[in-house]
Amino acid sequence: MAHYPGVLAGTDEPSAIRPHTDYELLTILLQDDIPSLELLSNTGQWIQAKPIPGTFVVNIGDSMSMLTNGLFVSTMHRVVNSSKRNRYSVPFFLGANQYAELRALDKFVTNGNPAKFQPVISGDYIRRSLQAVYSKPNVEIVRETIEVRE
Ligand SMILES: O=C(O)CCC(=O)C(=O)O
Ligand SMILES: [Fe+2]
Repeated sequence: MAHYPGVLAGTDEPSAIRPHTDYELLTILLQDDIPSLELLSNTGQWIQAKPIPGTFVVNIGDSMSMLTNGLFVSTMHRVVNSSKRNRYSVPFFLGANQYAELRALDKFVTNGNPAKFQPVISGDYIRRSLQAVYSKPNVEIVRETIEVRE
């Protein structure tokens, strides 16, 4: 479960997660009633994923893009909780077996659409991506949130 405080401790800034795509195959996300999650459309607009009671948000992740050779595009998204209330969400990240190789399935690779991604071992991809996020210089992990801020 992720907690987005109404304001960050010691500031009056909203809690947030900067724009990113998820690394796994699919994310199934339960939101509470506070609108905060935004998705980037293919025309470059941020669109709010309005909480709808009794529903989940399903995001396509990078691993799914790799398997489908880019036919399914992983969703760029961000979170900004400007409500001043505590927000909670429950993301479930469905990933491939960590030892599985992620490579485009044959049916998605054609002469007109050659392979777009280098095959990679799923666990290596996830670990490398997480390391890239957490090891950047000048990155501060803000306490009480899951936001990583420059
Ligand atoms: O809390 C949310 O609405 C999204 C969380 C998210 O993007 C993530 O944990 O990767
Ligand atoms: Fe995410």
